[in-house]
Amino acid sequence: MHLRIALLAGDGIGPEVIQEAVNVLDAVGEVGGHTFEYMPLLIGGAGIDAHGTPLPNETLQKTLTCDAALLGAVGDNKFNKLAPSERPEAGLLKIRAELGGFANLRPAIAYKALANNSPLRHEITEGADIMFVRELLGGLYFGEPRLWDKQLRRAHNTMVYTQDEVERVARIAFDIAAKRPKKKLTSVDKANVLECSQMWRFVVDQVANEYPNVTVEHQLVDSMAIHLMTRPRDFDVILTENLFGDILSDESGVITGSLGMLPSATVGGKVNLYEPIHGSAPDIAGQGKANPIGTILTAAMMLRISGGLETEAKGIEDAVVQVLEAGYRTPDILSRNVDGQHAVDTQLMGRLLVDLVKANLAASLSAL
Ligand SMILES: NC(=O)c1ccc[n+]([C@@H]2O[C@H](COP(=O)([O-])OP(=O)(O)OC[C@H]3O[C@@H](n4cnc5c(N)ncnc54)[C@H](O)[C@@H]3O)[C@@H](O)[C@H]2O)c1
Ligand SMILES: CC(C)[C@H](C(=O)O)[C@@H](O)C(=O)O
Ligand SMILES: [Mg+2]
Repeated sequence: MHLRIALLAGDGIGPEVIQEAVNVLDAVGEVGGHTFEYMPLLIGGAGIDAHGTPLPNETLQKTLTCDAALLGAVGDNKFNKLAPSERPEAGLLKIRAELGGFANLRPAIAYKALANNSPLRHEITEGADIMFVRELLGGLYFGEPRLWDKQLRRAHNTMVYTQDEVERVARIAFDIAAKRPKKKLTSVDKANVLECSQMWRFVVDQVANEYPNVTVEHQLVDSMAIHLMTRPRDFDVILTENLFGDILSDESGVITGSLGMLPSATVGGKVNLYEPIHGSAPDIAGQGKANPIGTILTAAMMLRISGGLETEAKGIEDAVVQVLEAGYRTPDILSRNVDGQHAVDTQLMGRLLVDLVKANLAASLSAL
């Protein structure tokens, strides 16, 4: 297998975690006989610094020629005074829109080895395994008009969805739910207040008729925020509009033990976009403290979805379980007063995973 990958490292911890994912991919290539061709491209603050724009044209054009895009993170406090349309984050929103992927898949798994890291009790999180399907190209993020009218001392953002936009993402969520053991879909909205949400619920119910084996429930987003923390094991696939999914998926970092553990894949467009869900973490950038696991699990999703490399993806996911069970911890997942833990930095976590991935793949290849 040969994959051409646009490498959008971005800002802050982005380059640090992307490097570790590349090292893991190279290990997969070496053992499995695959070639991964990387195209490093500027985005976010790095794009503004070099070319005055968060999405340089070259980045977009070259990414469109690739089989997949792997992104670290964008965002830099030094641009905080800029308007949203000029900030590093605008580059990410623009590339998402141009690549066209509308379904952002965000799995959140409670790893047994991290049970002590979650502020939630073990019996609450044990076995939690959720797949968020977040609509990524609609809602408040892209609706017009959007402006801050300083003279009128008024600002607008607009939540807009078409029925087709809801239907296509709902169908992806139902397809995923139909293949999972629990076969349950929870659709999240604010139908008690918003027309967009009333329509969302109506469309989800229509699509549900095509999936009689999937159990469907609707939850309002405000109470969903607490259900997620008090009974995460009751959920399977969670379907949300853009902003609700942004917020609830970060909240699920409490279930997994850290935001740094969470991967994502965006599908349905011209080129799939793979990115951990966390940001550029300016508070820890450049200090070797970033947890690269979310990005490494993101690379696994890329191998599975864009490369069809299931064994290789599983080899990476197993390696993550093994490294955690052996007690290795970046600072975000290090528990105080727990025996058998070894503090590691970003690079050492990456190297440990490279070795485990190589061993896992060699074993699965020799078993064939
Ligand atoms: N996909 C993206 O590029 C993306 C996503 C979210 C936020 N952002 C941007 O990132 C910047 C910072 O935003 P924020 O602070 O709200 O969110 P953040 O996700 O960057 O950080 C939140 C907290 O989680 C920690 N954290 C995040 N990722 C981690 C990792 N891999 N390992 C260890 N700890 C980690 C950070 O240190 C911080 O304390 C902003 O400019 C924001 O717009 C970008
Ligand atoms: C940086 C920002 C545009 C982005 C989003 O809100 O989608 C981020 O928070 C995410 O979760 O990927
Ligand atoms: Mg977010």
